[in-house]
Amino acid sequence: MTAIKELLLSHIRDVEDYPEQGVVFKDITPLLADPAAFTALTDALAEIAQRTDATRIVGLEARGFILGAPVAVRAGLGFVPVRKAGKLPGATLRQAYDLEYGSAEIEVHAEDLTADDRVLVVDDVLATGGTAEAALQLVRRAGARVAGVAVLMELGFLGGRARLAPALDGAPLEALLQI
Ligand SMILES: O=P(O)(O)OC[C@H]1O[C@H](OP(=O)(O)OP(=O)(O)O)[C@H](O)[C@@H]1O
Ligand SMILES: Nc1ncnc2[nH]cnc12
Repeated sequence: MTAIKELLLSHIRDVEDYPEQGVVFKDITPLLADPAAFTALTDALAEIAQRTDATRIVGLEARGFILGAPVAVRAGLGFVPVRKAGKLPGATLRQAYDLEYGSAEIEVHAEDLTADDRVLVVDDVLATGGTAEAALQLVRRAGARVAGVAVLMELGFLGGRARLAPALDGAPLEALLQI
């Protein structure tokens, strides 16, 4: 394992049976609290944004905001928030999706993404892939192109990569850590 992967992995805490029995929650708050690890993560995700020729970073509420916003600044790109339904004041596109624990709806301001945009979706965890899939559907419904999806970690045993493949349509899914 590379030094950066070891640095990132060593700052992720496993919390068993949260938020419900049987789920091992991957807590990134120790990583966020460590400047060297958070900077290394931001740099690694910004490098993916540059390599995929992204023109915008879409961050997924809430943890995707924490990671995506500094990535956008570091890469010199605009940041677009995809929020849980009911939080954005303007005209939105809305998409329903299922989670490892529950279901939800997300929204984006329709005017924030255009046909000129190539979007990199940034989040902390790819689990079942439902959230990222819904985000890619929003990006495409807004008329923008997909540069890819970049996550800190992929929980491989939940099959998110396969679920996401049709929505990616050949665009890359980049996970810094495979769990
Ligand atoms: O691949 P999936 O099965 O869709 O799961 C991954 C999503 O779940 C978590 O977000 P959550 O909805 O728990 O929201 P939070 O960031 O507000 O904690 C995580 O941050 C991802 O967005
Ligand atoms: N096991 C998990 N840990 C952290 N975030 C998640 N989102 C979905 N599943 C998760």
